[in-house]
Amino acid sequence: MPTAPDAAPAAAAAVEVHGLVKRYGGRAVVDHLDLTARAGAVTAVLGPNGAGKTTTIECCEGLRTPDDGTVRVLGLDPVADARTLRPRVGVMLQDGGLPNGARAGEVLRHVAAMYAAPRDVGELTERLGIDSFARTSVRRLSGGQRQRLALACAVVGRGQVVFLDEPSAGMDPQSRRAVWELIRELRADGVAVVLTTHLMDEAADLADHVHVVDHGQVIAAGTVSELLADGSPGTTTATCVRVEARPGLDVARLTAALEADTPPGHTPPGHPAPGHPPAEQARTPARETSGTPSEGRRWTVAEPEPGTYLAEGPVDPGSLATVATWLADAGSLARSVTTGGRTLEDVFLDLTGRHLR
Ligand SMILES: Nc1ncnc2c1ncn2[C@@H]1O[C@H](COP(=O)(O)OP(=O)(O)OP(=O)(O)O)[C@@H](O)[C@H]1O
Repeated sequence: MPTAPDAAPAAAAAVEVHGLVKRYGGRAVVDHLDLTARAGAVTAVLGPNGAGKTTTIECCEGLRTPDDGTVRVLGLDPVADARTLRPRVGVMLQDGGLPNGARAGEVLRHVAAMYAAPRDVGELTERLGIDSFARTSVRRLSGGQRQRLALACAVVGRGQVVFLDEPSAGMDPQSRRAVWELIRELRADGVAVVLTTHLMDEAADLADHVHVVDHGQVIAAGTVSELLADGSPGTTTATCVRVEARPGLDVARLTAALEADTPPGHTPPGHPAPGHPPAEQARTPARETSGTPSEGRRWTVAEPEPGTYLAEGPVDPGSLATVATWLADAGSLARSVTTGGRTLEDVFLDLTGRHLR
């Protein structure tokens, strides 16, 4: 994508939100929220339903007026400078916002015609598979087809900033891959991509920077590897054993067995030393565990959901044998026992809780 002469430099903040407040009926659904998104990066905004993600994004898009705080997109005010920003910003709304009566192909060509130097519509329709339904009216499109069309409309104008509200929601795996490829390409072209998603694997794969929002506030922010606590991107060191088995097994007993089998001072490479959890891990709210590193223990074991057990500690082959013995003693045949690091979903659930909203 050609870079416009007035494009933001690669490291500049393309979107800056400070102290954003948005109230409905006296209730602050966005409550002093700060967010930054840079050019040439994918910024993911994660959060439970109703956390305030869409409201925040829509304030950045100039569709809602903040009650307090400042929002700047490419240094401009999205409401006061809406006309200047329109050709420089791409928007994919959560509900599509497409005209129902028009055919898909016509909608995309119409949107493309509003920009000075649009992308090649033919190339875009082919890569997002829009060809096959280009003559279908928007009202007859499936959910995933509508999403693909909305995404095409958001990127066709070569905006310097692109806001994508749940871009791959309802898409089949093939479409999702195509969307991810397109988003990576936008980043490589220097676009600031801001997206919301409920798909943790999507965020983990795509995002350079993540903001976790809850109750209208950012409760954690950082790169994915920072949020994953071990702070070392690409590490292959296992720090967690995950077991799927019968609910209600004795986690205290497993903790004791793992502690007994782990020699004092045993710290596999890449794993935090006992009593010294990484900074991000220290920030994570306490979970229901049977031991914490601060008590001098090396293992924390929890059953965060019935039948799912997470044992975090210095995993080695002996730890797996201990877990297998624990299961055998309980007479439980596990559906799965896996090792690895914590996932972004683990971190998200730790931060936002496991109850429904
Ligand atoms: N126009 C409105 N009038 C009143 N309340 C609103 C309005 N728009 C949003 N809200 C409320 O604001 C809160 C935040 O909504 P928002 O759509 O920003 O959440 P979200 O994080 O995007 O959720 P989801 O993941 O479900 O899309 C919700 O409680 C919602 O009901």
